[in-house]
Amino acid sequence: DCDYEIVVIGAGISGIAAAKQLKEAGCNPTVLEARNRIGGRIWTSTVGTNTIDMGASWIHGIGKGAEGLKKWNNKFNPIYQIAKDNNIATVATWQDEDSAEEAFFWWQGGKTTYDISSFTDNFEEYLKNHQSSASQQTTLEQLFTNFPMTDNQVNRNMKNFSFSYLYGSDYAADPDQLSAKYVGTESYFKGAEHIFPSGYVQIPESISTGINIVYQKKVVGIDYSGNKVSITTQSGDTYECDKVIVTVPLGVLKNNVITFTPPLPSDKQSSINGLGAGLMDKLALEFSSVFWDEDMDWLNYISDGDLKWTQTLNIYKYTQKPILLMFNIGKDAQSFAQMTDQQVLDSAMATLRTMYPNAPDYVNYKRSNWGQDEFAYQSYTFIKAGSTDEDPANIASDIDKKVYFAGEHTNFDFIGTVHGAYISGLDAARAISQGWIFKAFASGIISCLMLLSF
Ligand SMILES: Cc1cc2nc3c(=O)[nH]c(=O)nc-3n(C[C@H](O)[C@H](O)[C@H](O)COP(=O)(O)OP(=O)(O)OC[C@H]3O[C@@H](n4cnc5c(N)ncnc54)[C@H](O)[C@@H]3O)c2cc1C
Repeated sequence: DCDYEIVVIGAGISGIAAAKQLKEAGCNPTVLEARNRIGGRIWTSTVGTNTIDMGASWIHGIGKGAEGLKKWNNKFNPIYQIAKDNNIATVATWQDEDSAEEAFFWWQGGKTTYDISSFTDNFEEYLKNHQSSASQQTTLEQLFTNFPMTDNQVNRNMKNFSFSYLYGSDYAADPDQLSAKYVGTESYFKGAEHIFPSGYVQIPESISTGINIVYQKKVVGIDYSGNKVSITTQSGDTYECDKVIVTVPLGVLKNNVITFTPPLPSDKQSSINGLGAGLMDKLALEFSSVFWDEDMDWLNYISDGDLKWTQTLNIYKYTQKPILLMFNIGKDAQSFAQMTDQQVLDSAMATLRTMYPNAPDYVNYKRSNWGQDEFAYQSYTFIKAGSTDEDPANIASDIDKKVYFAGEHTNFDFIGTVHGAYISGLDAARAISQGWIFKAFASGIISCLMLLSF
């Protein structure tokens, strides 16, 4: 049986996955969570009276098997498996990225007749042909320096748009930050993309039954200098344990919210510094009725010189509610993060009215601001130029079999996703339980040897 006291820091999907796995193995871990809710960057909220996910929305790939990873052959994305096991309804948005219905608008007003798909196809082809020449330091922007195109305003805007449209939302980052070498090299589950009409939070909720979660406990210190690990919270509590799993986001680690004693090993700290804490924010707008192309999945906007409001998702298509979900990434999200709600709304409405001149005023809105969220400071993690695919595993590695790490940032194969975070939590729990299975096995052998010696 498990004879360890274990604390898990964070009740996001990785922390809950770890705690559940440990509970099944006979432990009784305590989860300390800074917020007053479960789910972390899975945040199901409302716009008006409608459910809307302001953190993760999609199960990325509900099919069986993950690209390049044998252990997932013939297995579903684990998040989809949880949804199935618990009868949680999901809805397909598109069967694969190429099958999404899209409209393209531009800064001159209305829809564009420009041949977008040729441009973006060339872009993807160019990456395929040039990626192998990228060094660890090369940014995606640098790799595209010599992308062949006639130099005019339309093409420059198309190039900006393509960066955002093809890679920006996958990695929540701009091309001058992204590592050209690693873009598109992680694994992914096959199949259709699904969302949760009644909210993604049902996933962490459904697997948290019986787990001891203590809310509003912001951890500020972890002392692992002695035999026991001592954890302190902002409110002054101390928790002693044998092992701790730290699942706070990369952004929280980067901001040194938790003081480690002794400090984290320097190679782990440099992996934390090197990876990118990507930013992507959402603005949900509810209208009294639909005024946009109701059959489209995406309304894409090619802006004049910057990337603002590149993508807008038509929620109406999946829920029959007149809601648009507008996205911003990277530097744009960072500058919006500093603005008031009214400034953000004015900018969004001005863009929508460039697309649809007769767009009426919204009736309700909800805005995320993950960059200013002290329990995240980011949306999801990307491989930044200069860092490598080994940095996530380097962060995940345990310190002295006492301090373990999990979270989306610790899993290169599925970095930045809910399933990646979930799997990292299972991995951390297994690393601990393998320890005590080995201990039990070793003490069994010693008992046998002692018996034999009599
Ligand atoms: C806007 C947005 C859209 C996204 N879209 C998708 C998507 O469509 N599909 C997808 O697969 N993924 C998506 N993601 C990414 C996905 O949400 C994350 O990868 C995943 O939820 C991360 O889980 P986690 O357990 O690693 O971290 P978190 O969910 O952040 O959990 C960490 C927990 O630690 C807590 N915490 C932080 N600091 C402390 C502290 N000091 N003390 C105690 N507790 C603390 C936090 O409150 C949080 O609950 C999106 C994310 C965002 C923000």
